[in-house]
Amino acid sequence: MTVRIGTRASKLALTQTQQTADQLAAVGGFPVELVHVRTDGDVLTGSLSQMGGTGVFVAALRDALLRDECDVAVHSLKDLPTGAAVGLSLAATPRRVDVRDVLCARGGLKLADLPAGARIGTGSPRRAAQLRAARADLDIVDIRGNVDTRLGRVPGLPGNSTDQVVPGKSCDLDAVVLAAAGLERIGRLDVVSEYLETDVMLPAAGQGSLAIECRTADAPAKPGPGGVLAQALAALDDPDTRLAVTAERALLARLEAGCAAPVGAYAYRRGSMLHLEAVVCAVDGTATVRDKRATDGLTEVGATLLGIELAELLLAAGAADIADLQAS
Ligand SMILES: NCc1[nH]cc(CCC(=O)O)c1CC(=O)O
Repeated sequence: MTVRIGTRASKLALTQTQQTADQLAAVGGFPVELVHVRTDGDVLTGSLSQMGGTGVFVAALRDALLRDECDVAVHSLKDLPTGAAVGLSLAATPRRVDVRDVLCARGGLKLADLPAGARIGTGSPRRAAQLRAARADLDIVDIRGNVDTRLGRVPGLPGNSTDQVVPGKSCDLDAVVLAAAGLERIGRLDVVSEYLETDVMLPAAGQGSLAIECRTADAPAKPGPGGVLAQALAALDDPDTRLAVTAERALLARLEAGCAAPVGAYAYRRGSMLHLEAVVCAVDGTATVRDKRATDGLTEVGATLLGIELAELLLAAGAADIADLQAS
């Protein structure tokens, strides 16, 4: 049996899928092959909201699973909608990598060193809001495109030819903000000028982790060994990562937050406690509701309850009044 692993064609998707395929083959002892799946998000160039949100990246891979064109799909967990997918299971959340966002600025500048009015590119309302809250004078420019396209707009980054900012030209930004995880996976951490700590910039729920999905029939069964694929998937799962992302996603679901809602969330286990921090911001950066909670219930139910509890605290503090949570 050859296990077919569906992937998008972007460099990030190919890299993370190939790494996962290698790990599955190593632990499972079966051959694997990559199956290329085109998604609307790769084909169209309009704004993500016009296409129905980042869920478009996920939907085509899920269709391919359900149509039996592949057996396993690897997603960036932060792109996965919180609603359940009928017939599919979240089979594994491998150990999470760096959750932080990073600044990639010309001349190695840090956030505090950027000149007044500096042009910072991001397509994420969450990043825009937290940048404005930290530095009200910045000019936040809405951008999209793959990681290389974004990096290409900042002059003087390693790999870019010019070192001047020229508005209206392709090198028109002082900096972009990206996830450390994506840069780490494609081997481009050389462009980072500053790691933004979570007290300044809370990441998106699920940032830095992968979601490995399969048809429910192939998923690791709760008791019992399951088939060879199920066993290999179970071996790739990291329980602490699963707890953390369960809490983060329960918070999002309770907020009924769309994928473009300005919400940051980060959970992590320390000893016997699971901690969760979250923020909801007005996109203009003028108002922020932020809080944290912890639980000693280190189970999926405990993590879910933690997410719900913190979401309700944020709502009681006015989260729905300062931000359009349904933005998708
Ligand atoms: N929004 C697109 C996206 N989806 C996943 C990652 C990589 C980071 C991750 O896996 O969490 C990125 C790029 C980015 O946000 O910089």
